[in-house]
Amino acid sequence: MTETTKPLLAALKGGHPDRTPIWLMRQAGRYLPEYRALRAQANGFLDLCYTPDFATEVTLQPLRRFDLDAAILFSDILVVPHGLGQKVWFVEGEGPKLEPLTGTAALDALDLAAMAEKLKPVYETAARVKAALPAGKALIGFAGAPWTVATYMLEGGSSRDFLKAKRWAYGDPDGFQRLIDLLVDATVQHLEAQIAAGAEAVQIFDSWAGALDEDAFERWTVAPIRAIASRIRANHPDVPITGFPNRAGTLYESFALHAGVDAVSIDPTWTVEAIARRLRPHVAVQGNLDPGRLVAGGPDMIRRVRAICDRLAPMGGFVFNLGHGVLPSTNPDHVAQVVEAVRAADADRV
Ligand SMILES: Cc1c2[nH]c(c1CCC(=O)O)Cc1[nH]c(c(CCC(=O)O)c1C)Cc1[nH]c(c(CCC(=O)O)c1C)Cc1[nH]c(c(C)c1CCC(=O)O)C2
Repeated sequence: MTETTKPLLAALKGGHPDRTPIWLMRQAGRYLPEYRALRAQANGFLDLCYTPDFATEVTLQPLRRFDLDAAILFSDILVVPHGLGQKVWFVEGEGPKLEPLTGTAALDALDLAAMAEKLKPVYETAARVKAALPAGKALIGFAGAPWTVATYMLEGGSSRDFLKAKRWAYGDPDGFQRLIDLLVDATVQHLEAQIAAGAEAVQIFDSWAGALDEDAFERWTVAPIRAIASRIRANHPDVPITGFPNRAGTLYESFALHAGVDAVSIDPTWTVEAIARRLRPHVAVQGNLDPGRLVAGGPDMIRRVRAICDRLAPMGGFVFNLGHGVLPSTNPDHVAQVVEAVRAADADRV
């Protein structure tokens, strides 16, 4: 099978592959017992990410169990601030912690060359995964979007109201722009290194895009992602670029029109009909199934899968996925049932 016929890559470029591609955000992770076993051997989550033996294995685990169309490099969006020199650590059960950046002076200490060096094991993992992938399966690279990564860098972890980030972004936009510009450069460098190592598509996660008002969304979500996408496209025109402006509501339409991406990943709050009419005309679409459906399972989970596939797959430019990551309490059997339901929807259409 040639590169261009991989179903994921065809669909992300708006085509009609012969089967509906499916992959799941956080398809590797704690819901898999084999992940938990490897995680216990590593010296913490970042060690897992930076040890190619571990990270390669964890990336491939979900593809051994399920008939998925892509592997997503096992890493994290926070390797970028970590690579740039910020202190980052993960506390079991609490999520990520960072020593918060304070003010513009702290920006001068962040170092792109150091990042290239520190993230070499991540790129080594991408190369190993690529070499091990079965025919027809694609490797997805990823990064966090500048706004989302900036929130972690400023808040020191997850946040409810993002007031440290907003005070700076809304109160001193030109100062905040310096951090965003630096993150645009870092993100381009990080994604291009993954592509050089073998990533065939990239996804940019703007998990906290939904916290911004329309002016801020244009400046801190759309504009930086457009800058990243145009720089990557200039060097790698065949690599599809997906953006995920999570929970951005009606601002998704502006994102689809102006962010310069090939595809958008869609949270669970969109109706299937609105995806078909308001987003799919502009970009390829992916996502929408509530990850809670995979926790609960049962006939209603399958009904939602069918509703999404039956409306969107015939349009082409469609990738089946969740509206956010697989949750740790998910029963792996439910993932297998979802894959089967996507295949059954294809079979019923022909
Ligand atoms: C915001 C964000 C982060 N990381 C990521 C995002 C954007 C997507 C989203 O909105 O969820 C992206 C991410 N994180 C991880 C991947 C790997 C690839 C995949 O399988 O999707 C990807 C693509 C592994 C991970 N990243 C993390 C884990 C769990 C680590 C563990 O084993 O304890 C995994 C598998 C840790 C992490 N990393 C982050 C948080 C908030 C957490 C804690 C939450 C949690 O514990 O589930 C930051």
